[in-house]
Amino acid sequence: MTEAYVALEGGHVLEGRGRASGTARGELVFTTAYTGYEESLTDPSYEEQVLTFSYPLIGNYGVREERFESDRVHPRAVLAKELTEDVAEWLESEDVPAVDHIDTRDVVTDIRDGGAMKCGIAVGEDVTEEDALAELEQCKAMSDHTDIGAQVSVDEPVVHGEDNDGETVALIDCGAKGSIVDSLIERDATVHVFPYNATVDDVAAVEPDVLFISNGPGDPVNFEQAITLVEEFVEDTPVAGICLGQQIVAEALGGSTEKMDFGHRGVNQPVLDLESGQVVMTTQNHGYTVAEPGEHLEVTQINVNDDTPEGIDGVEYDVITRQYHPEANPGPEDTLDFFDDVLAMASGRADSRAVPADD
Ligand SMILES: NC(=O)CC[C@H](N)C(=O)O
Repeated sequence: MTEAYVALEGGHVLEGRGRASGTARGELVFTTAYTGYEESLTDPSYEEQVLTFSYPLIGNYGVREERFESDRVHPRAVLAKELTEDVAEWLESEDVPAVDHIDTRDVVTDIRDGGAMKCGIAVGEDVTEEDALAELEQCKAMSDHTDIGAQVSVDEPVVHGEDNDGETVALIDCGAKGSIVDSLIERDATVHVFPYNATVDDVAAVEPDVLFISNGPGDPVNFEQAITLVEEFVEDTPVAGICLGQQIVAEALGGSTEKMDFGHRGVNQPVLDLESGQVVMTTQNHGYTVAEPGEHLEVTQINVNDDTPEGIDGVEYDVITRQYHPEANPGPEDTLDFFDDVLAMASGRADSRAVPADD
């Protein structure tokens, strides 16, 4: 008989139904997304986390590789109310433990009350509560994964869209979602994807029109080399960033970041553009936020629910960043024009102010 245990920080142990076996540990977070489980599970930003789906049925439209954001599943383990056979088999084949028949309402309430927390998971024929507790015991805080970039980044530079005629983008891969690269190539850009620890010389060699810092897992302060790149390039080269990228840009330019209690993860996070007064719906996955933008950056968009910075613009430099995921996989697609704005900034065709288009 397959046993399945989830040990939460503080020692409380939940029992569920084992759907994919193994042991794991990570930071327990939840997403409210009701669609896009293929995209979430392959999003490198979930590295070292255990993902709880608050939507009760996950897997009802199958598993299709064309929806994947990277070449593997990144959460260390998955919790849900009900996982379909398709998803359970996929997770088993990826060696990612999965537990369902969990009361995810309780788990989400615990995370909302206590913040993202450590957890340990044990699923298998002969596992016990103690195995889950032993995993919990070894679980590190997210900020203690100091070289997490190495787990998710390319090892060597890769070029996409080599024959395109548009702007040259240097994308620093801190755990980039594939659809960010796709969104740029579709707009005729040539994208040089660099490892998270690329040097100034590596990047300068391709003479980029824009330095673009990707999304990625963990604490932005641990991406020291990407922070250095922004500091070195910003005076002469436009800079863009998504999610972790926004946080790295803020750290580089005199701002600061902080950990949120339980973050924003879902596909219906409302964002207000302060200049136009327009609200857009966004896809999000983050647990840190920009606390202070600093004197070189200005907050241009905020989250309607909690006022946290969602869009940032350079005061004197060409900089635009987003905390949400404008590449919008799985959607909603209100924010795709961010990529047009970034490439216009890169080509000098526009000032850096990015306002969602009026419909
Ligand atoms: N999706 C991301 O880039 C996440 C950024 C960062 N790891 C956070 O949790 O806030």
